[in-house]
Amino acid sequence: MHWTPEHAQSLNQWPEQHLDVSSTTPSPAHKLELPPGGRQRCHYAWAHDDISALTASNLLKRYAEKYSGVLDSPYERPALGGYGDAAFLNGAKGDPEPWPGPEPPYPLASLHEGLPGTKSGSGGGSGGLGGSPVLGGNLPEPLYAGNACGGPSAAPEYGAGYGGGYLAPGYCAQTGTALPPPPPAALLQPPPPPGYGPSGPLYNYPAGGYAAQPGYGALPPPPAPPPAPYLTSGLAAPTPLPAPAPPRPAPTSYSFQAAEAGVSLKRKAADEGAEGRYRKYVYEPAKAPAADGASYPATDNGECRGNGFRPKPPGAAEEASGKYGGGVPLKVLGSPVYGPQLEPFEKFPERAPAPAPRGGFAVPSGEPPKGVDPGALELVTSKMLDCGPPVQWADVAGQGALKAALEEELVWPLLRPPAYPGSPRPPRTVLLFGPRGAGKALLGRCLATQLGATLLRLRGATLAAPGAAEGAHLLQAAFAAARCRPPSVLLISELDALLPARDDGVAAAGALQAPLMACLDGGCGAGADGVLVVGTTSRPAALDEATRRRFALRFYVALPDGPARGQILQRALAQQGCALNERELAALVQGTQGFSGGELGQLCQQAAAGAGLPGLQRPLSYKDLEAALAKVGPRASPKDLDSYVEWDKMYGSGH
Ligand SMILES: Nc1ncnc2c1ncn2[C@@H]1O[C@H](COP(=O)(O)OP(=O)(O)OP(=O)(O)O)[C@@H](O)[C@H]1O
Ligand SMILES: [Mg+2]
Repeated sequence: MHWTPEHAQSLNQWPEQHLDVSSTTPSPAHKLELPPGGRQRCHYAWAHDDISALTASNLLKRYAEKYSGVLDSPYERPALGGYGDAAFLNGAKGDPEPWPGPEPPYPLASLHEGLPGTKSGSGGGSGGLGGSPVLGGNLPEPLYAGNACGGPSAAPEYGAGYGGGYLAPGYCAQTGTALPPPPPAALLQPPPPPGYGPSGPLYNYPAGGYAAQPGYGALPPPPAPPPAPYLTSGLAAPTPLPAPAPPRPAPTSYSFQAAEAGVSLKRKAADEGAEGRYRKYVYEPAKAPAADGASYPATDNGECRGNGFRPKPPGAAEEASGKYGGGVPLKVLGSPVYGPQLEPFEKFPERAPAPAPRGGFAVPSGEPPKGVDPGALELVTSKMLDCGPPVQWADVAGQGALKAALEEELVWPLLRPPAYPGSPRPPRTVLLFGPRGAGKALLGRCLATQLGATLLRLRGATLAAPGAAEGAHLLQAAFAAARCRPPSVLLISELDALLPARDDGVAAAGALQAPLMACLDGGCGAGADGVLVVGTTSRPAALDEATRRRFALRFYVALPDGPARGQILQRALAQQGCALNERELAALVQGTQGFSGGELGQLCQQAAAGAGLPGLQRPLSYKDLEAALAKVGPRASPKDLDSYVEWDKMYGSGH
């Protein structure tokens, strides 16, 4: 605000022309000027008949301050209504809302009534109560003590921004005595923190400056101004601005900044992947033996799923091959956000505290579940427990949108406790459908990894093979075993094999549908907390409505696209010691359109077999793969693919 004596002059005259400030009686002109109902509409305190000189002077100060700001403003002048006129209302300081009714909510009692020492020339004016930097000491007439203790308080009228910030709320003006001088500036401001001098620069830098921080290079000098051909010869080219000051070095005490910079760099790198919106699911190239459940190394000494990889040892570096794929290990970056404290496995409430003994389920009660055949339970425990290596999101090539949908709609809700009692339960059943070898089981295993869950794998055909009664026992035992070891994922492949509607001539195992329904309905695992049932099928049309409805989520697992095929091929070929050049790989990707992930694996195996591997002391070549292409082809026809898309449109959850 820029105050000039001219402003003071004009503003000092203004109220006298419109309001008799020295009198408690409004001038007739003032009364006449007010339109009928104007008081009610405006509700200004100064429109009241009884107005004290103090109030008038305070109003003068306030208006002077406000309107001087308006006058001085270089910007477009706002409407006066936009200012906080409510601050002038009687007892309604700072209320930005207009009064709701025609009458003010507080009676407009005369300020004189509560002022025992009115007009006593106390001098309690601007310096003490108002402290206006604008008018302090400039008022021509003596100021009155605006507020006596106990009277109708006018003190609230003084906003903190009105220079009274240092006054205690209970401050009373001392009548008849000069107000104490304002406190020293040191009291008005909190003491500066150690190391920050009051008049020094904002930050204390060491005299010698900081050593160069890695990653904080000096900005390049600004480019020279372009030649100014548009200027006439008489005009001088504009003077270039001075070079910006060199960037401040990061204070060493904020050491996490470097880590955060690293994280953001890493995130950026991940975001620059090729998977569009879901770029964080970058495919991780080969890091482990074949991820197929059937080809787990027999010498896998790791703990079983749900035990081995859930509790990461403290201090262990985060896997660089996590779902964000590759990059610097998170532990190295020291990111507080992605630290191990956010390990999702800790959030699963149903998790048993003690790890299960390897190779078997730990039944919390120490007893086998009632009503379950102990033999079947033993069989399930020994045969169906999957102890393969964990599968991260990055291990699944492509399928970015599907992976994101699974994570958002399944993994996160399961890992997070319900927000409030009675909130809807997260889904406990999911159906993955799509062509054979598209990666449905792989995704099921990945879900188990993400949930830190024990994985039980059942095959519909295996369940149905020994007969209905035996199959029902196995099914119930599998659900019971899953319940006993929460969190657990029950992966039932070839779900359609359990259902009666078979159109391929195979004898229907319809008798297993009823036990399956019972288990899915909650009598077994689906209703129990800590159990997720993942059903997969390549024949979704075989599912009747009752079965379909029991899967809360239904996702289409499509064939891998070109980039995903390239990744799967590279990974599979790397395991065979084969490295194609870029052109050969592109040609192979082109030639394998319509192949599923499983078929791509078969192609590589066929190439190796055709070349006489293993035993042959040469790596696989492109020619071997070309030869294998003549023998291995895609199984899913375009018609099949169309039917998946149609079924997905009708019954799928979409992603
Ligand atoms: N997107 C993928 N990324 C990496 N590997 C894949 C992918 N899709 C399939 N595979 C590989 O293909 C093989 C078959 O996958 P999977 O068993 O998951 O297919 P499926 O859809 O369950 O087939 P089925 O319908 O016959 O049960 C596995 O070795 C798997 O690792
Ligand atoms: Mg499968």
